Parts: sequence; structure tokens; C-alpha cells
Amino acid sequence: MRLRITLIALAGVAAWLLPYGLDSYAIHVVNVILIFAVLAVGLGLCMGVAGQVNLAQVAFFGVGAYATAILTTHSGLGFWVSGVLALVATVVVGLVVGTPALRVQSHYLGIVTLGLALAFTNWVTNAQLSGGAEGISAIPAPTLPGIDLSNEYLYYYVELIVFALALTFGLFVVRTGLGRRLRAMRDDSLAAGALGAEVPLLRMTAFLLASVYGGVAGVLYAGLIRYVAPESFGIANMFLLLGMVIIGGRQSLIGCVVGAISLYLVREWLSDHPTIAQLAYGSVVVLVVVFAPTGLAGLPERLRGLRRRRGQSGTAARLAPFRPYPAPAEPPAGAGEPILTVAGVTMQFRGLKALDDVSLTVAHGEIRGVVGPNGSGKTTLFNVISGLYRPTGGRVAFLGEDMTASSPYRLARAGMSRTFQNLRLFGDLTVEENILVALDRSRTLGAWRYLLGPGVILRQDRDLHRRAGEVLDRYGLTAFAALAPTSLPYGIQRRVEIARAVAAAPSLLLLDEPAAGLNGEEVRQLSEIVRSIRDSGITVIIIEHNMGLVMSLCEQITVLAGGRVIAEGEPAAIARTPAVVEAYLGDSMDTDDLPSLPEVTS
Ligand SMILES: Nc1ncnc2c1ncn2[C@@H]1O[C@H](COP(=O)(O)OP(=O)(O)OP(=O)(O)O)[C@@H](O)[C@H]1O
Repeated sequence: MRLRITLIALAGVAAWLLPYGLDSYAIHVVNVILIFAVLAVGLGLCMGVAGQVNLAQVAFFGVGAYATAILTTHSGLGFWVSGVLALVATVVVGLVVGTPALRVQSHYLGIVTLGLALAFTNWVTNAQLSGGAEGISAIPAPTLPGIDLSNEYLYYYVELIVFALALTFGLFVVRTGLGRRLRAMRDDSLAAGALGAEVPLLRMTAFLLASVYGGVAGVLYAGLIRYVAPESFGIANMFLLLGMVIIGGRQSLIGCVVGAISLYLVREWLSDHPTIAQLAYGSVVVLVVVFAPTGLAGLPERLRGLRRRRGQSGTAARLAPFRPYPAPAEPPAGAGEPILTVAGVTMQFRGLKALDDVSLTVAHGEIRGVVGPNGSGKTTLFNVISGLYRPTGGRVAFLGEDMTASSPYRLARAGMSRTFQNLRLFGDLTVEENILVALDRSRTLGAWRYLLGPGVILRQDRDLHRRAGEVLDRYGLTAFAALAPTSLPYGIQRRVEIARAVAAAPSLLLLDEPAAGLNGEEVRQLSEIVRSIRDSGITVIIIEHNMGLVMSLCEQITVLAGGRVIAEGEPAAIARTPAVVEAYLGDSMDTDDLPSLPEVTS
């Protein structure tokens, strides 16, 4: 920590003294680099941190610059007033660009945003208001009392302060709740949604953030160059920006700044050879993508990883025992009442009926098993219940409300949480951050606090870290808190996923084959964990092929075969049901002295 503060202080002093050693050309280059650095940080937030393809960053930049130019020259407004209005205009454009993000998947956004960027260049080249191909010149220099900002040495300090604020704000976002949710969405939007992250709004927020940075850079550019023309906001500069972010490291904002500095210097160096310059950027980007996919900023971490793989280091951390939840003093409210009702649900995938008129009711406080042969529709049932699939027929009611086809994040916020058959942990987040994403219930619409109440955000974050520490401790995972979950043995990853699902404070927990890939001792621990979760007041539905576990853990079992419920009842009775034995259990189970159960006819 002390080293970090010293480094920041040294960088601050160096940046403050920098103009003293520079001639007028060099300070101009530095000023332009700072503007590109602000742009790159904005693009890094949207593309790198949030994983949203954004080819409209250069258009945001253009809107900021052009709006300032138009307002100062045509409307006669002062520079700073125009700058603020230009920023508002850019944010409005950001909202428009971000709107498709509410519905369209990330890779299509590339096309949508590219279209918008091209439309912008087209408009400014042809519109009278924007001065056509000639652009707008004679933008008045910004003024500050007693300071002549037409002097680039002094303008540098304005830019430096804005850049420092922009970078600090970006880092603040990345390291707190909003940034964690954005990163979780980038890693696995499906799992993030299932934990309550409002994915569509988060996507939109990513574009809004990018637009703010684009607008700020545009205003600074208008004040520095005092002339705007279409070629500054065209596709060539968009690719330059993309190169900066890719080279620097998409996920690291500091990396984006390093990328902006290095690529702009290369551009300056090759400014007399534009064709070679384009080829050079292209080659550098390709080399980075192949040899350092995480960018320059990710290199130290990759080298550490390499050393670990060579056995020079490694974690000796051990899984500690699970500490059971204290049982609540009184039974949970509504005990015995239905918490989930699935009524006549059908799920048709083109020619295949994965679920056929499935009905079941689960009571508060129950552990329900769902079993059946491979392909019988168990996971599809979970996907319908948790909102990932919209059923072709039937209804799902949760906590007394019809929630059929509600989006996963709404169901998660209503109190439903789940794990996945094929583990969906956020691989680029640490184990602790995985838990933090689940614990954090803040609404995306509350993100305005980042601007107006950062103190509240910091306090919330401290509290979340404390609670994450408690969760990790309960699940015996403290030693793994700072590690990437994917670097851990399978059994530990399964436990992290369960801890994460429970951290979301559900009333209903869906576990999809939690024992898959676990050894005997791990299955025993799992059984203890699930029972304790239930005893703490959470209803559990568990899909499992491990019949020993299901029989010992579940109070009720629903058996699916070919997408239909073929039997339902207590474990002992299920094991005696001829249709179940025939469809699933085979004759390997000793069922002689178990009572038989009437088959469910539907
Ligand atoms: N998105 C989808 N598109 C098309 N078919 C699907 C889709 N999801 C599931 N299916 C099909 O639906 C059927 C039921 O699959 P599901 O994964 O629900 O079975 P399961 O009982 O969970 O199997 P397992 O025990 O192997 O996990 C399968 O035939 C599967 O191929």
C-alpha cells in the first residue's frame, strides 16, 4: 500500500514537472496523448471491463467536440458552458447508442455501433451546421480567471487534472460494486443475471460511461485544437483507439493509458509514412492478441501463471471444514406452504418436447430431489423455473406470484438462486469477488451515487467485504479468497459456486448436479452443507444422479423421464415404483422391502 502511494505521488510530481522539459511541439503531442488516454479509459471501461463491443467511441468523441464547436461559434456561448452542454449531448447520444444493448447480444453491438459511428461521420461531412468537410474553425480558447489557456503549457495542467479525475473515477468504478457486476457480466452474463445483476441496464451503463469519457475528451480536444473536422472522428482513429485498448490490456484501465501513450508515440514516429503506420498498428495489435491476449498490463500476471505451471510456486492453501449455519429460533414464515408451483409446463425445442406438461409443487423448507435419466428434461426444468427459458406452455409461480418467463435477474432479486451443472464461476474475478457479486443487491439505477455520493459506495463496499469474509469463512474458503476460481480443484469450485448462490440470500436454491465430479468424502460434506442450508430456512431443489445422496437428503423426489413426471413421493416409495425402476433405477437397487407408490398420471 505504502509503495503504491509513493508510486502515485512520484507519478504526480513527474507529470506536474513534465512541461518544463518539453518544447512547444512536444507539449502539443503530450496534450493530444492525454485526450486519447481519456478516450481509451472510456473505451476500456465499456469494452474491456464490461465486455461490450463499442465502435462508437470515436463518435462520442466527435459529438463532444462538435457540440462544443457549434455552441461556441454559432450560439456564442462561453467555452465551459458549451462544454457542459456538449457533455449532456454526448450522454444523450450514449443513451441512444446504448439502447440496442438492452436487447442485442454483445457481438451484434459491434455492427450497430459501427453503423452509428459511420452515420455520425456522414452527418458531419454533409451537414451545414457542422461546416461540412471543411469543419468548424475559430473555436474560442477556453478561459479561466487569470490564466491564458491558449497557451498549451497551461492547457496541459487543465488536461492533466481532468485526466487524473477521469482515471481515478474509472478505477473507483472498476474496484467497487458496479465494476464487479460489469466484469461478472463480461465473464458470464447468464450467471451474472442468475445472481441478480440487471444485465440489460448494466450494458447500457457501460455505454453511458463510455459516452461520458468520449464527451470529456471531445470538449478537451475542441479547446486544444480549436478546430474540428470530420477526419479526426473517422474510422482510422477508431481503430487507433481500439489498438490502444487491446495493446494496453482491455481489462486494465492503467493498461489502456499505457496503450494510448505507446501507440500515439508510434503514430507520431511514423507520421511521414501513413501506409506503413497503418500496417505497423495492425501488426502490433495482432502480435499482442497472439502473444499477450491480456495486453501489456496482463503480462506480469501471465508470467506469474507460467512460473506457477512450471512448479516454481503454487498454492498450498487447504479447504477448511464447513461451519454449519445456526438454526433459526423459530420455523421460517410460511413453512409447509408452497414456495414454488410449476403448472403444466411444456418446453418445445423445434421438433423436441424437452418438457411435456410438467407439474410440481415444492413447499417452504423442503429439500426436493429431481431425478431422471440423461436427457429427461431436468436442467430444462431448472432453466424454465429460473427464467433462462420461456416455456412454450404452462405457468411458474414463485412465492405466490406468477413469475412465468420473468427475467433471471428479477427472479434472483425475488429470492431464487441457482448453481449450474457445468459450473459457471466468473473466471476473471477472484473467489472473494464471486461472492461479492452475489452479496451486492444494489440496483444499477442507483449508480448515480458514484458521482454524487462516493462515500456511500465506499462504505457499502467495506460492509460487503466484511460479509464476504464471513461467507468464505463459513464455507472454509478463506485461503482461496484472492485466487482465480478456475485455478482451483473441481471440488472446491463446486463449493465456491454453492457459497456464491447462498450469498445471494435466496429463499429457494436450485442445485444442478452439485455432486458431479466429487469424490466420496466431498459428497458427504456436500450433504452436510445442503442440509445446513435448508435448516437455515432456505428451500432446496436438487437435481442429482447420485442416488445415495438423493435418497439420504431429500424428503420428496420428483422423477422425470422423456420430459414427463413419471413419479413423485418420498424416497423409499420412489425406489419401489415400477415405472421409476424401469425408466431410471434399473434393477440394481434392492427395492424388496420398500412400499410402492402410485404412478403419477398426467
Ligand atoms: N437449448 C436447447 N435447444 C435444443 N434442445 C435442447 C436445449 N436444451 C435442452 N435440449 C434438449 O432437451 C432435452 C432435455 O435436456 P436436459 O439438459 O434438460 O436433460 P437433463 O435431464 O438435464 O439431462 P442430464 O442428466 O444429462 O443433464 C435433451 O434432449 C436436450 O438435448
